[in-house]
Amino acid sequence: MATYITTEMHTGGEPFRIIEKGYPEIPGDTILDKINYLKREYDHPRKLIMWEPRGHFDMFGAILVPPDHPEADIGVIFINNEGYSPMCGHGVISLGRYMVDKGIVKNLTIPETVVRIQCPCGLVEARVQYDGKKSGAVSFLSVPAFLYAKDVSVDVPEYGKIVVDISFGGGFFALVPASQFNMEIKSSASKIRAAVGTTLEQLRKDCKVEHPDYSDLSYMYAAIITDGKDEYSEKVTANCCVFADRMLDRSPCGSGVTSRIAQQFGRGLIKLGQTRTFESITGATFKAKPVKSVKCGDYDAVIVEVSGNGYYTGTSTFSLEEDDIIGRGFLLS
Ligand SMILES: O=C(O)[C@H]1NCC[C@@H]1O
Repeated sequence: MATYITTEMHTGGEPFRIIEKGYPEIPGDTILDKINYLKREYDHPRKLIMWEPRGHFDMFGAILVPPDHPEADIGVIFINNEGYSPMCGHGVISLGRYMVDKGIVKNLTIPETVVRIQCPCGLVEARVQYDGKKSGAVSFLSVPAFLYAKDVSVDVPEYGKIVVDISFGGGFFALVPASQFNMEIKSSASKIRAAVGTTLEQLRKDCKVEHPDYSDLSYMYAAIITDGKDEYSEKVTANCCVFADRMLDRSPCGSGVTSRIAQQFGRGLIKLGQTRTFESITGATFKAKPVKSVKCGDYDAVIVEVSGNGYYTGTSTFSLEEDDIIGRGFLLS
């Protein structure tokens, strides 16, 4: 009988299930190699842990692995309802706290402790507030993020012509104002899921994206519907991300707000050091700002600092009996 032990957290309402025990050692020299191995040979625990009856359609999780980057404290593989995510900002925010609280980071410093997390998209440095007893808010520095393509037109079944920008924030995101669908950003989750999910699926068919350094990241991961407030302002701007197989992010989406900042920076709408507040469908907020201009291949890119709060919700021990076929995992969308 397989047993999996997890710590359960959430960031802005988005679940983050950290799998501590149950996975065997995963072969592969790099995190991306390990993901390719899991996809090919060992995908069944993901369904068992993410899908019903232990999870649900929108469950999100992480497998902790030894890093191959010399500076990293931990490596992480993000898992979702259809596979493996290239980046997860909400996860890094929760995982930063977890790394401090579990004493996995040896060098605990006050008032903040640095945690280096090797994500599939690259090394991410997180800073965790820590007063000697308790961890708190977390900020992280993204991998190089860049505006990839402007004003890309796509014919979306039932919605017609939709124009998006495509931006890389750890994965490739399409960014689209809600007005393109004649919708309000405060629409119901099901309306957003349908409109943004259909757009994302069409983009995956029509639009090939290429990361300059990593072919494994060269696919459309997600789409974000926004309130269209792309120009810098101190006021809150709202967005909602749909990713993987139409999963709807409850948080403002860490890699999503990274890609929004990269879009705004690429369009000259925000300057280095200017902080914006991003709000999600649950009313949770992340802050984000562009902090440094860099290059990614030939692209003018930017490092983005994102901050937010993650919280513990519990722990779980999951098991599977040998004759339980349904218990291996199923989804109702
Ligand atoms: O915060 C993030 O970056 C993640 N949340 C779910 C989808 C993204 O991977």
